[in-house]
Amino acid sequence: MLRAEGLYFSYGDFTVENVSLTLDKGELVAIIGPNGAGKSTLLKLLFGLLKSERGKVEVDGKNIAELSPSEKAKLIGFVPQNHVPTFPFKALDFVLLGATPELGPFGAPSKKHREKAMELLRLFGLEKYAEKPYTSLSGGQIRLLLIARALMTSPRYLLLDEPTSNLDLKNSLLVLQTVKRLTKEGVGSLVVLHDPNLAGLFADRVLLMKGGRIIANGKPEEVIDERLLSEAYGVELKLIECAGERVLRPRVEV
Ligand SMILES: Nc1ncnc2c1ncn2[C@@H]1O[C@H](COP(=O)(O)OP(=O)(O)OP(=O)(O)O)[C@@H](O)[C@H]1O
Repeated sequence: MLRAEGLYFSYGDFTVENVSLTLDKGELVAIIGPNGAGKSTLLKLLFGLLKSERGKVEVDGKNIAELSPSEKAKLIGFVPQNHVPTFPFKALDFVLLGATPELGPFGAPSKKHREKAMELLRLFGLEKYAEKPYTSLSGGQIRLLLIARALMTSPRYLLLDEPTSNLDLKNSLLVLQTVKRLTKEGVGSLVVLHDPNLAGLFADRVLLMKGGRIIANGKPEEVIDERLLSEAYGVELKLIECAGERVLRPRVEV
């Protein structure tokens, strides 16, 4: 289990305050909430990129602050919201970078690693770009590469910050179906999403953040609630029945 207790972090004019959560293996939890709610900050605290001033984060009973970078990377696949390209690696080599925690200081990727990286490229329909500089790929394709890179070590937990941003509808669904499949195989997945309908469709549990706090935490049908979300987002939303499913629609003049 990944467990956070009483996290606190302040940038000065914004504070994540008293945040506690659990993420079980085999559970897909979506974090939703308006821009600036603190979702990315929370993910960085959970991965130990930001240090919580209070409380602690434990992964399978180990304090995240005490894990070495490679121990942490083997346990948790983290995909940040933003990626700043540094070097024009070939797409295949970029995905292979995800195997670094398994290689040791002077190790080189094995044939098995290369096969796995190719398999991940194929999964996301990117095999034809394997030898191309990844920096020449589109924003959505780079997002898929980042997810593929995070899957190289077959981590036990996934922390994905807006994995569907830049992605078209088909690739958004491909990514979420892949995460769902991995979750069913036993991975614990925490995914920041902007679309409450996708959160409701895929997640076992939904956390709603606002103002640096978790203001709701429950089953999708409890959190994807028109009054709760209308208030949280400051727009009028309506839940409608559509082909036997509940879909959230904005009520706006167009
Ligand atoms: N490095 C930083 N320095 C100062 N303030 C920051 C920094 N990063 C984020 N913030 C502030 O913290 C608040 C929360 O930001 P965060 O990125 O965690 O929100 P978010 O919920 O992920 O937003 P979005 O949905 O827009 O990605 C924002 O007000 C933001 O301006």
